[in-house]
Amino acid sequence: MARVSHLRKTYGSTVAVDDVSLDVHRGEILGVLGPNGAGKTTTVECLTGLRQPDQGTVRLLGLDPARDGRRLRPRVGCQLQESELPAKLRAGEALDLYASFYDDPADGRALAADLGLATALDTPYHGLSGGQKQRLSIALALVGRPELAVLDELTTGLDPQARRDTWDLIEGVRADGVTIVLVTHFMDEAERLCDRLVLIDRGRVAAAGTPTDLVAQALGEQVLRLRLPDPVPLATVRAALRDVTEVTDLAVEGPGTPAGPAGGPLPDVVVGPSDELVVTGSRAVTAPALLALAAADLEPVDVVARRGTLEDAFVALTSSRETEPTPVEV
Ligand SMILES: Nc1ncnc2c1ncn2[C@@H]1O[C@H](COP(=O)(O)OP(=O)(O)OP(=O)(O)O)[C@@H](O)[C@H]1O
Repeated sequence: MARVSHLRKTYGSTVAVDDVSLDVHRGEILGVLGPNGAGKTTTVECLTGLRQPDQGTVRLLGLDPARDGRRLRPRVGCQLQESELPAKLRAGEALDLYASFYDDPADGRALAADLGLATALDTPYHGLSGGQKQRLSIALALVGRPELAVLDELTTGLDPQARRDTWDLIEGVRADGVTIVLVTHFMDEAERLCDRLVLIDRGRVAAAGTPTDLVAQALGEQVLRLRLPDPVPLATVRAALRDVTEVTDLAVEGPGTPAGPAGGPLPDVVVGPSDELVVTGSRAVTAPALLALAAADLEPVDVVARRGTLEDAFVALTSSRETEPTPVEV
């Protein structure tokens, strides 16, 4: 549906986008994530032809958005940050106006109702709340039945119920075959809606993949915490787990037992029922570790397996990195 290749865009001395390449596949919801100022909005503005790249190429539905804007306009819907409408234009009038630009528009009133805007249709733009303006901008992006919709900060400023309603609407739109590029700061939104994610950091693609892939790339480990109901020498636990190749570390945390040094030999202690065993390993560690313990007649209780969240991955992949990110082709 769209391809951005080695996009670069500067504003004076500010490098907004350094080197971004990404593909948008037909029918998917592609999430674009990244810290403030990472270059997300500039990337989607170049994608939709609102800005001209300094370098790189952009193809959208097989066309060049910088040159073929007129042909693309009926096929692409945009909800961009900080779009404004004339103050006196009523919400319903705006929807009718936008619908009139298209040959086969969606039912604007139904769209407004789905977005909880039915009672605001007679309200002039300046009288709409921030959340209503936001919902109107989503409706305007979708009223032309676009093949591809670019939604920048879809649910920023919406209350929790309105966010959920908007997510339902977007899932319905996707089910109708619309491809969506979604810029978002919300990890729950990205996990709920997006098939794939592109993480942009300092103008470059830092990582890409499904939400699960991104978590695995950033935090390739799982931590399993458990207790044993009866006192057992730690050596017995270690022997039980010795052949589980997925286990990378074993530690014990408890009131009377010091935690072992990561990766180093642990003191030979007895693990009591109030101690917690912390088994670290690859993402597939849980089942083999529990099976190995059971085979050694160790039946753990209070088992908690935790994988990292998308938010953990976001932080790991963006905020604390010292070196330049390596560009990733998507
Ligand atoms: N019109 C502009 N003029 C000058 N600098 C700009 C302009 N638009 C963006 N920038 C700068 O370019 C960089 C990238 O901005 P951009 O809005 O693309 O990032 P973003 O990832 O969308 O950020 P946010 O999450 O905060 O919306 C930032 O340093 C920003 O200050």
